[in-house]
This record gives sequence, structure tokens and C-alpha cells, in this order.
Amino acid sequence: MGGRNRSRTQRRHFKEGRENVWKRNKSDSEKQQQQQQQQDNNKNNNPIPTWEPFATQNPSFDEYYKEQGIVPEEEWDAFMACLRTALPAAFRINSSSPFYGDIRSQLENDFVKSLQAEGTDGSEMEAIKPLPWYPDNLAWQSNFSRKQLRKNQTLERFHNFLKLENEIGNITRQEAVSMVPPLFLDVRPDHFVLDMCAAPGSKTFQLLEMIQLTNPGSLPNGMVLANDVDIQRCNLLIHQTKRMSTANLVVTTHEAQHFPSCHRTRSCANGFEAGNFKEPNMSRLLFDRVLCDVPCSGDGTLRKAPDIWRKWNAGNGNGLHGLQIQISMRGLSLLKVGGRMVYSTCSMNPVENEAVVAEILRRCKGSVELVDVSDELPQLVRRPGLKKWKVRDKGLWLSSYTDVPENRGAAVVPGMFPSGRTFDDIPEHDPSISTGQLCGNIANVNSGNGIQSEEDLVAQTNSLNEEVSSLPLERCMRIVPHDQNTGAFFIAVLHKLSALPAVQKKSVKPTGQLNSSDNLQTQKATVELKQDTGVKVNPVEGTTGQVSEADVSFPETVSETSLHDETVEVALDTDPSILSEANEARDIQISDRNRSGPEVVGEKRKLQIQGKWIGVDPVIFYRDETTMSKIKDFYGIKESFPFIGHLVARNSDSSHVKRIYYVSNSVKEVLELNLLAGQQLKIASVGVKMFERQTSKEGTASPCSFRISSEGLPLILPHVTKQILYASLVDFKHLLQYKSIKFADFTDAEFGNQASKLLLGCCIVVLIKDNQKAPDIYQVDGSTIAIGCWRGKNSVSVMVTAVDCQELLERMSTHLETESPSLQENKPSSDKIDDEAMEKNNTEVQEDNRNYDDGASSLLT
Ligand SMILES: C[S@@+](CC[C@H](N)C(=O)[O-])C[C@H]1O[C@@H](n2cnc3c(N)ncnc32)[C@H](O)[C@@H]1O
Repeated sequence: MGGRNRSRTQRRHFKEGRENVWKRNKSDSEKQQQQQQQQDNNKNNNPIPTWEPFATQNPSFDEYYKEQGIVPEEEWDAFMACLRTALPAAFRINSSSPFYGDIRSQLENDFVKSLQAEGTDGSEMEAIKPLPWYPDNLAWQSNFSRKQLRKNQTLERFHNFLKLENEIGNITRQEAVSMVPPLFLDVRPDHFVLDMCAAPGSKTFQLLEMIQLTNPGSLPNGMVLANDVDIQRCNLLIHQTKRMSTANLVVTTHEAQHFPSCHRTRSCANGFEAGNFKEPNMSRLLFDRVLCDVPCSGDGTLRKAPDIWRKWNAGNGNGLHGLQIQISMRGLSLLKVGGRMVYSTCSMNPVENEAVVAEILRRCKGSVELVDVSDELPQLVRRPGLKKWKVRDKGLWLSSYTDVPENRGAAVVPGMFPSGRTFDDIPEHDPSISTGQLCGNIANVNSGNGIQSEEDLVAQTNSLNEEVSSLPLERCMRIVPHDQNTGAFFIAVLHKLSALPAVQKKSVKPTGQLNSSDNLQTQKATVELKQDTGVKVNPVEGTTGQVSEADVSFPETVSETSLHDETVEVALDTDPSILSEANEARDIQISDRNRSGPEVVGEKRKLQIQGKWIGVDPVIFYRDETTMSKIKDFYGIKESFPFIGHLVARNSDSSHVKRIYYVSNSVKEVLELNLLAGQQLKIASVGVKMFERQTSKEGTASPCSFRISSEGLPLILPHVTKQILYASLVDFKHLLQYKSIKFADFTDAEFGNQASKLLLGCCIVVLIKDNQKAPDIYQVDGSTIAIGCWRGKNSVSVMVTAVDCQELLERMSTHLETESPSLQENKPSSDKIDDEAMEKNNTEVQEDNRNYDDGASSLLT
């Protein structure tokens, strides 16, 4: 819990990620410049301060956004003034927390009033308020910035509250606008959701909450696959989502634009027939929902990261446009027909926003529509997307692609402009004639439903030769800072109506430069469709040809093919995704080679390999039936709980498995498909850590060598029938305070008696609330509090770190206002504390701390 059990590196990443995701380090050259400047000043006896506040202005920024008409002229000053003020602190109450109701009422009934009186000098402005557009009062915004909260003494109590709850995992600090995209995804518990650029995971967390809407212990049919190219940022995400105790999450680390198809082919299936798992229902990994929260220039976060003022330039956005399109197209190809995808950025730049959406719509040729969501979240103030914009490159304003100087044709592509026009789109193109003159003012022929007709390819122009998109880009949403005192955000909701089309590659600029569609064309091959019977992969560079959904979706395979200079013909599956069997077969060979790798290396060095991914822990279905049935018997796991077949290890040596992970049915299906597809997914984390191997001294050995991990406990608790104790508030607090208590010394003698009857080893202590009687009528629900303990020879010891015991105690005293006698009165005398057990407990907890992924150690269910 709380990040304290992390390795040093992980804690550093956690801290950096939590405090400011986009915090930029000073580049070496900047540092050198500063040092040089300081030396020069010292020489001149003219020392200047080494620290300066961020200048909250940048003339290029002003010029760019004024020209783009990002806000009406009369609002410019208000817009800029707002950008120059610090961002108010915002946070979300985690609905998976057992304390979420308490926290919400503490905010509603205590802080709303007390902060108004203490912190706002009597002004009318609300000190804190729930975000009106977020369901169930679960998201809040204070009108104080994080700096104000830190500095202002009258706000100290609120600041400490935020710090503690965030640390424990009951709330998540998240920019208000960053909470918006998942709300437009319309996620249901049975959905398969792909979060393409997910780290550090605040939106993944929201998506998981939407999937897990159901009761604790239930296993929703859906799942979330969270992907990010940056493994360190993935670690933040893994840490964040641990608190959710979810078996429905897979974390992968791929370049999103190359996210694998995970497509089962005959050859792959044969290769794995020997496996004793059942064939998954899916033949290809497709998703009901996709979130594309793409990397962007991030100027919507200026209020939070003022160093962006200094670094801002128009080129940043231009440079990301191509990647943003590639990621989005890949997302759409992984989306089921009928599914919804949300594209979002925290940038205000139209080249990263409307231009990307427009290019997606053009490429999808009517198979994808831009959804009008004006009736969803009506309380959220937003503005329509822009229909016209210009491109700024090397100090020039460019109104259309025809304005692009020849030597800039690779950097500035047609898709950046409202029309997306290439030279080919202009009939009988004469380079001396500009686009405006050629097109005239063509009527908007868009059907109005976001689907582009052929005619739409020709854009409108206005009399000043400015292009105006004929696509319904007003359906995109822009959130601007001065409307709701937030950061800026851009959101577009897309709906896949049919399979993506084969895309005709457009010819390139006369200079031989690639056009916008060619953002995809880092791949050096074209795929030619052959009358629905097969594809031909030609390793030909830069020629006109066909690009199907397959090579949009799997460019790495195609480019690898071209590297091998092969021409491959394969039959088309009924599935629109076309993946070269030859490549798949090669992948399997690679993974087979890799599989034999560790044995060859033998005892000398253990090289962990996951399929074709070297240096990544394997994902292995745990099949040790003896151990599984021992675990099942020991904890009395109900038959109704899907157990066998749902356990996974991350170690190819099954006799030395230390941790066993539990996966939901949905994740199990994905893993099985991934095996059949030649392990294309590079999996960083899967499911929830459920059991950990427990070593004990001779004579104190438990019949079961695996204890339940604190992360897994919330999930399995409702399904466990043995090794459970139900404690009164007093005994529960004593356990947290003194860590280990002899059976005879519990306040409730019956508790000690019940404890003595348990088998040696791991047990669960559940706090009984509201004078409920245990265990017959005790119902586990979302607010149940339980911890993992150890039943020793004469005592019960807590398997929770001292720090986490303290945090849980504090939480309990805040939220379960005790009616019990004071702890001091009931404190067990020191001679009653079982020293031997304490020592054992400490050893075990320290051991935990050495484990990289042993995080949460107290358990809240
Ligand atoms: C805007 S942030 C995502 C924020 C995240 N969705 C959240 O809510 O916490 C963009 C992320 O994209 C990742 N990224 C950058 N390039 C990528 C790529 N080619 N494929 C996948 N992820 C990428 C970055 O590591 C970064 O974590």
C-alpha cells in the first residue's frame, strides 16, 4: 500500500509520475548554458539569482493560437490570464475503496463547509466542489492549487487529508479534464477495453472501475488491456492499479502503432495442440472499446507544468501528428465493428487534434463515423472542434499543402491541412495554381452523419484561400481552461461502422516525398489485395499499391518481410485482418528457438523469455495439481470460484514458483489466444498476485506453502471458507498495533479460541462491524476490512508492514469512529506479546519488501 514497499527505483518513478507526469529535466545544454552564465556573472561581480520563476509567456505561442482562432478574439485575455494561474487541485475518490462512501461524506459534510470558512477569506468562490459532470460526486476540484494547499496553514488539515488518502489509495489525484475521456467510452462490465497509451494509468484506473462495477469477489466478463511503450511508466501503472485487486487487467509494453494482432492461425494452432487448454472462443484479439490517449505536445497542461511556456514551439505538434495517426489507425483496426474509440490529447494544437481526426476519417472512408455526443455529460462545458486551421512550419504560415516548400514536403504532410488534399486530388494539377483557385467554393456535401462521401475529399475553401474541412469536426470536443477553471483537453468519439477499407496508397509529392497517408509507410512494402483470395506482399519501396487493414495493423510484420526480401502469398481468412502465415510461422520458429534458449544456457544463467520476448518473464499457466488442490483444501475455496486453469506463474521453472497470479476468465482467454498466436503480446503484468510461497522454520511448517497475498485477498475473500477469523474492533486494532498477540490475550476469548483451532499458517482476520455476529451471518461487502495474518503455534501475527498497520489504524479511527474502550485501557501487557512470533512476522514482512512487486500489505476489501 502507498508505494512504500517499492524498490528505490520504482519509488522514484512513482514519485516523479505522481507529482508531475510531464516534468521535464533540464537538458544538459541548458544546464551548461546556465552554469556558463553564472560563471560570467561572477567574473563581472554581478551575480544574478540562479533561480527564476517561469516566464508565463511565449510570443510564438500567442501568435500561433491567435492565428488559429483557438478562442474568439474577445476571450483572448481571459484565456491567457487563466493559463497563467496555477491549476486547482483535483482528485477522484476510488470507488473500489472500502472507505469511498465515508470519504465522500467527509468532503460533502465537513470540508465543503470548513474550508469555505477557513480558506477563502469569506469570498463567494467555492473552496471545494464536486465536478458536476462526474457521476456520483466521486470527482472533486478545489479552488486551491497544490502549491496553495502546501503553503497555506489554514488548509493544512485538508492537505494532510489529501496526502493520506492518496497514499493509501482511497483517492487518486488526477487533473479534472483528464477524467473526461473514459466517461465518453461508455464502458460496460463485459467489455474488452484497450488503453493504447496507458501510463501512468489514471485513465486505466477509471476504466477498471467501470469494468468492476459489480460486488467484491465477482469476476466481470470484461477486461482491460493497458499498453504503454515505456516500461518505467508501465511500472507506475502497475503500482496504481494494484490497489484495485483486479484479475481483469493485462499490461503490455508495445509501440501502440505496432500493437500485435494476436491472430490465431492454423499453423500456430497446430503448434500448440499439445497444450491441454481449451481453444479460446476468439480467433483474433479485438476490443469493444479503445482509448487512444496519445502522446502529445501537452500544452493543455501549461497551468500544471509552466516550463512548457519556455519550450513551446509549433514544430512539437507537427512532429507528433504522424505518430498520432498511426496509433489511432492501429486502434481502429483493433476495434470490433460496432465498437467505440475515444481519441484524446492534452494539447490545444489543431494539428494534433482535428487534423488527426480528419485524416482518420478520410482514411477510413466511411467505415468510421465521428459521433455527436452533445447529449452525453451535458454538465461538462465544451466547445466544438475547429473546422479550419493552418500549419506553421519554419516560420511560415501554410494554408494548404500546395503552399509547402519542396524541401519541407516530408515534414509537412497533406493530412495536416483541413482538406487533407494531396496533389493527386487536384485535377490536372498545375503547380503554379494554388489549391484555392482550383477548388473554388464547393458546397458542403457531407451527409451530416460524420461519414465522408467521395465528394468530401474536395475541401471547401474560403475567399482567402483558407481551407475549411467539410467533415463534421464540430463534433470533436475542446475543453478550454477559462470555461471551468481546468486544464485544456481535446476529445473525439469514433464509432466503427464496418471493417476498415483497403486503402489506396496515394502518390507522393512531385519531389518524391511521402504524403500524409505515408505516415504509415515507414514500412517498406505494399500489400496487394487479390480478389478476396489472398494477399501479395511486395517489398517495393515508394510505389503505388494497396495497403489493407492488415498492414495498417501489423506494419512490423510487413517491414520484417521486406527485410527478408520475400514475396509471400497467403490465403485471406474470412477475418479482415490479414497476417502472413509465413511471418507467423517464422515468429513461432523464433519463439521455439527462444524456448530452447534457457536450456542451452542451462545452469549458467537463467534467461527469462516470454515467447519471442527475451528478458521478459514468461507467462505460464500454473498446472501443479498437487499444490493447487492443497491450496484449495487449506483455504476451503468454494467450488463455485473458477480456480483451476486461472492460475499463472511468471517463472518457467515450475518447481520454484514464488508467486501465483490469478486471472479472470476474460484474461485467461486472451492468454490462451496469445499462446496460439505465437506469444505476440509482450506482457509486463497480468491478473492479480494471489498467492506467495511461504517459508517457515522447521516444526512450524504449514500444510500449505502458499499464503494469500494482500493484493489478492479482496478478490478471493468471499470465496474462502476456512482459515478465517472474525475480530471485534478492539482486537482488530490491537493486532494492528502490537502485530502479534497470543491466543489467550485477545479481549474476546472466543476469538483466541477460534484462532487456536485453525491450521498453522496463513489466515485472514476480518473486522466485524456494527456488532454483527460472526461468522454465520457475516456478509463480505465492499466496505469489509480484512488483513492477512499468520496463525503460529501460540499466537496470531499480522502479515502487514508496520507502516501500513499505522495507516490502516489512522483510517479506521477517522472513519469508524470508535465506540470501543480506549486502546490504552485494553493494551495487552508487554509480556503477553509473543516475541517469537513477532520476530517471525518481522522477518516475513522484510522479506516481502525485498520482492519487487510486493506492494500493498494491508488489506482493504
Ligand atoms: C498522454 S500520456 C498517457 C496518459 C495516460 N493515458 C493516463 O491517463 O495516465 C501518453 C503516453 O504515451 C506513451 N507513448 C509514447 N509513445 C508511445 C507509443 N508509440 N506507443 C505507446 N505508448 C506511447 C508515453 O509513454 C505516455 O505514457
